[in-house]
Amino acid sequence: ALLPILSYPDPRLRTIAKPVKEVDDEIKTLITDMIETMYDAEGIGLAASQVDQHVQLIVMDLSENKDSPMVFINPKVTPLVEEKQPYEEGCLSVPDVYDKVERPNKVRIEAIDENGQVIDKEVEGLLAVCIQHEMDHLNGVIFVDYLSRLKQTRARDKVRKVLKVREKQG
Ligand SMILES: O=C(O)C[C@@H](Cc1ccccc1)C(=O)SCC(=O)c1ccccc1
Ligand SMILES: [Zn+2]
Repeated sequence: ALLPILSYPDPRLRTIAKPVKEVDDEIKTLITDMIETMYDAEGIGLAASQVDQHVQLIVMDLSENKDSPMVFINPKVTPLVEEKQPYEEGCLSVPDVYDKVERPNKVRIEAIDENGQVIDKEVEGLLAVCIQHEMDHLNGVIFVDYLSRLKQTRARDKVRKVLKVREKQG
């Protein structure tokens, strides 16, 4: 089922996500719904916080054909390089706002997948940028927090406008 995505500056986006204790049917349904919601919203990632479910769960799909979703449960991300690189980020909770954020572009991801299998890999580039962006969501951080006050104000105004247009479209 499609899930409503919270929009900035909704305070619920600031909630700290709790670890997943058991990958039960409820979590498996949430994973399916988040993947569907991510594709519908044309994103490459989605954190459970964004659909108001405050558990440590991230889905991502960077593939061309949108047919290879990745699931990260209770993820831990460790930078592998000191140097930070700027990357143009967007966010499904801050529609139509794109801006550069500096992050390490090589990280180690430790997590479990939907089958309880251990994931432990080193990634770089957009995958590294996206997983850090999603991890921020689980910690109540939104990419606009890294931008200037002025850009944060503009982002709030932009989101308000986009939501009005969407309401009219029904
Ligand atoms: O809000 C989210 O977490 C999804 C977000 C993930 C993300 C994209 C790009 C950089 C960092 C994190 C999106 O999918 S935004 C929309 C999008 O598909 C996109 C935006 C900019 C660059 C590449 C993709
Ligand atoms: Zn986001």
